[in-house]
Amino acid sequence: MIGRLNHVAIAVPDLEAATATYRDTLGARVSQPQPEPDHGVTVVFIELPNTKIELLEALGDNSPINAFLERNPSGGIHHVCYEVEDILAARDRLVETGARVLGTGEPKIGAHGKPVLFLHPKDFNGTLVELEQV
Ligand SMILES: CC[C@@H](C(=O)O)C(=O)SCCNC(=O)CCNC(=O)[C@H](O)C(C)(C)COP(=O)(O)OP(=O)(O)OC[C@H]1O[C@@H](n2cnc3c(N)ncnc32)[C@H](O)[C@@H]1OP(=O)(O)O
Ligand SMILES: [Co+2]
Repeated sequence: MIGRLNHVAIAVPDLEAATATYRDTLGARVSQPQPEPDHGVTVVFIELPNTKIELLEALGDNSPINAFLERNPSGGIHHVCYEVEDILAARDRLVETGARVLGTGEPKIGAHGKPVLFLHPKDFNGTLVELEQV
């Protein structure tokens, strides 16, 4: 059901500093910061030859990454995003197995303009999973 690894997301306390580390220290190609108010984050994408890194900074008091950053003040790996061809079929199959889909259970439009869903980390070996329909 899952396809390619679309991105690995890293939550960071300071997006500008993290972007500079990837651009200047690691020599990576970085995007402009992209506010995503519907998701409570600002993102920068790091383009790698085989996948992307998504740097996440909290946007607003109710950001879903606020608690994570409180637990990990220096930042850390926050989620992995796998591509799926049919997100509703994937969701329904996962729910049948007992996996918990976060939020309303309906896909939202993600940073690439495509539908995304999140799956509870406790159901996936302690890793928050994002699905993106491609
Ligand atoms: C830009 C758009 C989009 C894209 O297109 O790429 C994005 O990526 S948006 C990214 C941000 N959005 C989200 O993360 C949405 C989904 N997340 C959530 O709904 C919540 O963050 C959460 C996963 C339900 C966690 O909520 P929180 O309040 O932080 O914690 P809980 O107390 O409910 O946590 C329970 C339990 O799970 C552990 N946990 C929490 N977050 C993670 C994580 N990222 N990775 C691994 N484990 C996580 C937490 O430690 C708790 O464990 P215990 O203490 O053992 O109970
Ligand atoms: Co993501």
